[in-house]
Amino acid sequence: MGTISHVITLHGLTASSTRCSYGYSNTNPRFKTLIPAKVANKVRVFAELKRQSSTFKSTPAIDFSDPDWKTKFKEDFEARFALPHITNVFPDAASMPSTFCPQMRTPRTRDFSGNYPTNEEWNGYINDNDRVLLKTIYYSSSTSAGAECIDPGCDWVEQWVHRAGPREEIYFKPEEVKAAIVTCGGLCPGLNDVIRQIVITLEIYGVTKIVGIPFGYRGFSDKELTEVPLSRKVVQNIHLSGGSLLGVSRGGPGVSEIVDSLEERGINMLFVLGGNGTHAGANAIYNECCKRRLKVSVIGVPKTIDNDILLMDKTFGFDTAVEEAQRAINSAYIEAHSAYHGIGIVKLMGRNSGFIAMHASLASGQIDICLIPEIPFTLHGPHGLLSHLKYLIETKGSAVVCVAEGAGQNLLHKTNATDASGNVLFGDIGVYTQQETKKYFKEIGVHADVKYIDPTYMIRACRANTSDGILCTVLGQNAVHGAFAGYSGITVGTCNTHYAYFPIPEVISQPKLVDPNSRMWHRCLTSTGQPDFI
Ligand SMILES: Nc1ncnc2c1ncn2[C@@H]1O[C@H](COP(=O)(O)OP(=O)(O)OP(=O)(O)O)[C@@H](O)[C@H]1O
Ligand SMILES: O=P(O)(O)OC[C@H]1O[C@](O)(CO)[C@@H](O)[C@@H]1O
Ligand SMILES: [Mg+2]
Repeated sequence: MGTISHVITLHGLTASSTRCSYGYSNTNPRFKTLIPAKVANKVRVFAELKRQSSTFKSTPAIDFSDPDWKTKFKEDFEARFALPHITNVFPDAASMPSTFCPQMRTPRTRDFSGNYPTNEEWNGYINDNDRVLLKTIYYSSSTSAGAECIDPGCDWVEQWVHRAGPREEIYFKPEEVKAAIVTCGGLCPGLNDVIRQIVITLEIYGVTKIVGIPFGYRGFSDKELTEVPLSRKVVQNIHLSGGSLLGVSRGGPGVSEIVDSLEERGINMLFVLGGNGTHAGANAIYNECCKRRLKVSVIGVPKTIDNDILLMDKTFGFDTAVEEAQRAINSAYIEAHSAYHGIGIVKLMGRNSGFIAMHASLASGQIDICLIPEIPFTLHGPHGLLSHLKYLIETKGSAVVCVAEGAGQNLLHKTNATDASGNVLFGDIGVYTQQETKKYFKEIGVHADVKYIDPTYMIRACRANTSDGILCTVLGQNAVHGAFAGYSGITVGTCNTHYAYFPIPEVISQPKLVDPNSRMWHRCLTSTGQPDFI
């Protein structure tokens, strides 16, 4: 028995330590880490999930024997997180004083001659050199909970990202802007709030040509679908209902066709609301615009109730989803507790990441078993889920299970079917768990009353709650500020409660996953009291 020596994290992959009987984590052969066998298995699965989902190049190996490794790491980081700007393609692009004035509610006219503060005083703008610290904890040891160490000694290495917000100089004349908004992927609470805020902020800059592209990227190619003119008047109350004013879709035209359409329509600002697929598309659109030397700003706003976008505190819609899930969990709890030997099963969203299931379980305090994609489990056998359910029925008289849609996919028949965007279609783990539970209790001759609730689309289609409403407002505003500042191929998110811009590839290189060794997952386990089902 001993304690753990090293934790290696590159791009957030963490293997941390506990005491027990040890196995080896092989996530990084250079730093073999002693960790308990069960945990090692989870870490391996976690690492494999990350590896499989990685579509972009990760940081090259660091030579820690080089005395300058830290400087090199910082330089590499700075280069990776540098924001693409239209002056990269158009070095002579001229800037002008912003028409957005942080002290006024209307566009500042070019001949503004009031008592506007000078640069030396407060002026409410964000300086291009302002930064937000990406990692805020100083870990004194790699054995600290959640330690995200770059080197074996767990040295402090600052990692700064760019602060979002209005710049004093802008690169587009508002009267020459035609802005378009498109919402892609699945629905998510808050889409209308973001659309609304983008439109309002564009108008405050003085933009009059604003359109919505209907039904996601498909709206660029489908001749039956026409642009939706947008104005403050049109969007004033759209946040009061869920869904997207513009509609959403999966699949659709290729990048070249989308950029052809941008050219034909004269669009030079494109706001893209969607998840990792949509952002991959946005990045491809940005690259194609660079290739064709089009002065177009492409700005993403991450939309995913799954909360699976890297580097951000959370994405809009997530809070609402967790809150809305409480109603389903509470119903399952009431049903289970009111029935003789009642078992309630609730399936929540989460294709790759179990954040909704974990947070909803924690928040409710009513869940006995939480199953997420990141943690493998077995149904049958002495350590399986079913035998624990039997134990719960015998000891508590009832049980409630919360299962994320992507959990336990290894237990289901694979079809290789995909949706229109190429996402693998999952088997229904909720229905499977329900069926297996019924079968099991029948086989062992114990009465069980199993109730299954799938609130997926009820959760996704609802209106954003208050905290998401505020988040959407700030994200929408910052998206517009980023476009006027001349950035392109970027997205906006919260980082340690501050708002930041990120180059798109950095946030979609892989889905953000629940770390099986995190304090949060451990909190969830202490709340449910569930054992490891392996
Ligand atoms: N790698 C890619 N390159 C270009 N376009 C893509 C890529 N992946 C997906 N897209 C396009 O992005 C759009 C949305 O993708 P997808 O259906 O995967 O949803 P998403 O943005 O990931 O959101 P959700 O979180 O709801 O799944 C689709 O129109 C799809 O064609
Ligand atoms: O049924 P649809 O619209 O394809 O969307 C389902 C997917 O959307 C998500 O909620 C992400 O938006 C996933 O968790 C889920 O797999
Ligand atoms: Mg996706």
